[in-house]
Amino acid sequence: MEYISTRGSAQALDFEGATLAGLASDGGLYVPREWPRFSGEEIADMAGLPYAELAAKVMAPFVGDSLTYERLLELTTEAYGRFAHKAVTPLRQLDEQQWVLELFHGPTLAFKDVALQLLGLFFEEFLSRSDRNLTIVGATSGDTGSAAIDAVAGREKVDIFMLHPKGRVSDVQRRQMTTVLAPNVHNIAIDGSFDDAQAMVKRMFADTAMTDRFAIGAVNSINWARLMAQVVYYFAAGLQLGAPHRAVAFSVPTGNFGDVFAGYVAAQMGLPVAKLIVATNVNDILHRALSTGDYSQGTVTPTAAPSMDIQVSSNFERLLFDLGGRDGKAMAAQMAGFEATKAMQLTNAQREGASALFQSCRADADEMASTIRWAWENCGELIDPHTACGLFAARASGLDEATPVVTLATAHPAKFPEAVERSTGHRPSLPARVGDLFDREEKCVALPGEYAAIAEFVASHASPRA
Ligand SMILES: Cc1ncc(COP(=O)(O)O)c(C=O)c1O
Ligand SMILES: N[C@@H](CCOP(=O)(O)O)C(=O)O
Repeated sequence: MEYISTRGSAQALDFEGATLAGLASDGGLYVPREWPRFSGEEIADMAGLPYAELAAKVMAPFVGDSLTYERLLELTTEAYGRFAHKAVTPLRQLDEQQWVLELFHGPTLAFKDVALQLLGLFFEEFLSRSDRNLTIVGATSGDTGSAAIDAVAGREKVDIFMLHPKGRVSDVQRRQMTTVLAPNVHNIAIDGSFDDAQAMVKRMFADTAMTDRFAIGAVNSINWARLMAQVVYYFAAGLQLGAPHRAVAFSVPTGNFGDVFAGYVAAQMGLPVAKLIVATNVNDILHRALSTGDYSQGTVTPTAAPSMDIQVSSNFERLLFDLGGRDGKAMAAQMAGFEATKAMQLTNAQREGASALFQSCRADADEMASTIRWAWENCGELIDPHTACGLFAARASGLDEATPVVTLATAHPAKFPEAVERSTGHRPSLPARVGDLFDREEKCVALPGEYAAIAEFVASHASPRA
C-alpha cells in the first residue's frame, strides 16, 4: 500500500515510511492511495474473532509489505493483551436503540490507547531496522499525551516531547503524563490552547533547522497509523450488531476529527454505516462546517470536556481531500487560504459528499450535564463529559428506531470526577492500575507559547537522527 499526501507534492511512502514520517513534507497528511474494500462475505467471516485477530485482518491491507501478517498479529496480540477487558472494546446496551462502545480499558483510560499501544510497537519494530533515532513531538489536550507517553516511555531510540495547554487539562490527565519520570519523556506546559500547541508541532515538521538534525515523528492523529488502528473498533461493534447484514450508526465525540474519520474509513472499506454523527462541545467548528459549510476558527472556550476544546481540526483535511476528488493542488490552496485567514468555505462537492454520511450536533454545558445524569439515572452507567456529548447527539439524532446507534465512550469517567459527581452525586474512582497517581512525583517544564522556545528546548534534549 502506498500513502500520498493530501497536499499533493510530498513523496509517496509505504506504511513503514508514513508511520515514521508522521506529517508529509508538504504540510499535508498521509492517506492510502486507495481504500481497500472487503466484500460482505469477508466481513461476515470476521464475526466472533478475538479483537487482536480482527485488528490484524482489518489492518493488513494498509500495512502491506511493511510487516508480515504473522508479525502484525504478534504485535496486535501484544498491544491488546495490555487492556483490562478481555473484549478490549466492549459494547454495552443502554436502551432499545442506544449502545456505548467502551474504548477506555487501556492503560491510560481513554480511546487513544487503542492506537497508541500499537504505534509504540510499530515504532520499535521499524526503528530496529536502521540506526535512526526518533524525536516525537506531540500536542495534547489531555489524553493523547498520556497514552503516547505510556506507549514509548523507556523505549530505546525514541524521545518524546509532549506539549499541553497549561491549566487546561484535568488533574488526572496532567498527572498521567507528568508522573512518568523515564528520561526519554519530556512534558512541556505551554501558555495557550491545544490549537497553539498543534500549530507549533506542525511548524516543527517544516523547520529544516530541526528536521536536518532530528527525525521528527508524530503520535497525534496526524500519523496515519493512529487512524488505521481506530478503524478496527468500528468493525468490532458493527459485527456484534449484525454487520454486514445490518447498518449501524455511530455517534463520535469529536475534536481533531481523527476518531470519526476512522469511521469514515470503515465505511469506505465496506462496513455498512448508517450515519456518522459528529458530536462537538461548544467548540463547534466541525458542527458549523458540516451544517453550514463554514469552517472558520473561533476562540477556544474551556469546557468540562477539555480534550475536545479544539477549533482547528487537523483530520478534517483528510475528509475534504477525499470528498474533493483527491486533488492535492486544490487542497493545498484551500488549506493555505485557511491558514492565512482562519476561515474557509467548503466546496459544493465537499458539502454534498459529507451530508451523505455525516450529521452533526453540538452539546452545551447543560446538555452535557443532563446527559451524564440521564445515563446514570436510567441506565446505571457513569459516563464522562466527552462521551456525554456523543450520547446527547445520539439521542437527538432522529434516526429510525430500527437503526442501532453506538456512542463511542472515549474516556473513563474517573478522568473527570468533578463533572461526573456534579451531575450524578457519585464520584467515580480510578481503577486500581492507576490508583496511586496522586502520590507520585511530577516532572514538567513550563514554557511560553512561542515556537522558538519550544524548538530550543527540543533541540537541547533530543538525540540526533542517527
Ligand atoms: C476523551 C476524548 N474524547 C474525544 C476526543 C476527540 O477525538 P478526535 O480528536 O479524534 O476527534 C478526544 C481527543 O481529541 C478525547 O481525548
Ligand atoms: N483530544 C486529543 C487532542 C489531540 O488529538 P489527536 O487525536 O490528534 O492526538 C488529546 O487528548 O490530546
